[in-house]
Amino acid sequence: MTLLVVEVAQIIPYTGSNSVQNSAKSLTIPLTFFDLPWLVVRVLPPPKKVFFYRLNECSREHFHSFILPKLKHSLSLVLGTYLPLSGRLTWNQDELKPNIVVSQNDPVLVTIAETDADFSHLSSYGQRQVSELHSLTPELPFSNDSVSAFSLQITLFPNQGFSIGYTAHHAVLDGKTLSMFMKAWAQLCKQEIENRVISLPQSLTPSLDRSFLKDLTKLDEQMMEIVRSLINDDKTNMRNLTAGETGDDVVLATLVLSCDDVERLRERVRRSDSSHVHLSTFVIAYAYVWTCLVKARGGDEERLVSFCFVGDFRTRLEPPLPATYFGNCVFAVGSYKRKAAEFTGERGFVNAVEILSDLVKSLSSPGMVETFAQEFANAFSSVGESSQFGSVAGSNRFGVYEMDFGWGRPVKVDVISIRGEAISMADRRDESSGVEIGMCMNKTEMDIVFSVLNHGLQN
Ligand SMILES: CC(C)(COP(=O)(O)OP(=O)(O)OC[C@H]1O[C@@H](n2cnc3c(N)ncnc32)[C@H](O)[C@@H]1OP(=O)(O)O)[C@@H](O)C(=O)NCCC(=O)NCCSC(=O)CC(=O)O
Repeated sequence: MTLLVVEVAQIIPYTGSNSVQNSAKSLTIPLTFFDLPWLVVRVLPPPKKVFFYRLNECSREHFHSFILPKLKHSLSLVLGTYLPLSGRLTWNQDELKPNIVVSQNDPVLVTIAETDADFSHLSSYGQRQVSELHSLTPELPFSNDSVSAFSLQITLFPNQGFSIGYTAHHAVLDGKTLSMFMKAWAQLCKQEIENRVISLPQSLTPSLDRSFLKDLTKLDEQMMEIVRSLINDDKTNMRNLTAGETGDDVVLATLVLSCDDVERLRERVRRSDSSHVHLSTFVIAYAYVWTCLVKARGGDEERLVSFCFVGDFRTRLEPPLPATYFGNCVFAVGSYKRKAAEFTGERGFVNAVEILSDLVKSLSSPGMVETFAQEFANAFSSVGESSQFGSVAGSNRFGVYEMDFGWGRPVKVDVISIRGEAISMADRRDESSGVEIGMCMNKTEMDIVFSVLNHGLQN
């Protein structure tokens, strides 16, 4: 596969006449205790996602004269309401924690590229070289004391389609805000193409007001102390680090669990002695994949394994935050340092369902927020001691296949910043239930994992 960078465009947010952007002052947004854990990019790499749009008639001429200008113009408009995306995560020497700083006319960098790669192959569900997928996303520009919040890459596959890839700094925003942003951009672009009035609904207009989030117990300070120890007090560690090694043998593949698959797995739990369990698609799917990942690794049954996921707290806080709150409002809960044997035996899947069910329920318990610093420290201290560490990026509720810029819905969406037991989840493209699960590992491991996954579904 060859990839030619045609241009690196600087897209400046369009802010009209009444914005802080037009004053000489810059906009400074402090990070909250929800944002701070994501500064540890060594363990929590920046999210990278690729959206594939098929357009068989997409000539080079049409792409550059029509599609690209529409994408750029609507991007400038939408960035006007999502201003922090054009800013930089900045950590001044004399400050306890970094801020997001948006200066006047700060741009988002958009790499425009062209590739001769096979669109159908790269946008498929089968095994694809992750290094090829990575070439469809940009890096985050960084300096010693700051890193860009967000960057984009739009890649033309002549006469096949195009892809939109993003890289975001997770300390700036979570998956919910990223999904809202992509939906908002797509909506504005589609309105423009269809010559409709350009406006965003309330549900896609972010709330930048952080005064809703009260730090009642000095969580900021506690979190920062842990972060500092994890990054060895080196501020340059918050900048982008390219995600792990992406050698030619590392592949990404997508498992699809249909509504029927999920229902059959759910039935297995109902037939067990388990009661009062939270049998959502998320719990069933994660429990199933997790047990297969542990079985596929084999080895010593006494070895320690850990798994976690993040919950969205916008509706779980008291009082709740606006659903459109911009930033991070997610926190990870998990079950750490358990024996592999708990997940490999006859009851392994039901055990995993029970653990995940309890964890989901715990997210709504009063006083949960006060445990954050301790939970965060526990999770990180378990990483080194666990032979496998599961986590989930994305969600089966983000609606990633709704993002139609005016040329149809994406044919495929992949999270590519995952590796090993860090999997991704997305809703299905053509079914209202079920789930797509992304996995990335070396080919030999992937073959074994898929054979365990498929075998388990047939029983
Ligand atoms: C903790 C959770 C994962 C648990 O999910 P669950 O699905 O088990 O639980 P839940 O209470 O939300 O939903 C349970 C049931 O409620 C109903 N339900 C809930 N939400 C719904 C919705 N929006 N539409 C339709 N139905 C819905 C369904 O029937 C569902 O069951 P059923 O499913 O069977 O129909 C989730 O609540 C949550 O907080 N998700 C957010 C995760 C997140 O933000 N991830 C991104 C991290 S950032 C990141 O990773 C970066 C990136 O993305 O790029």
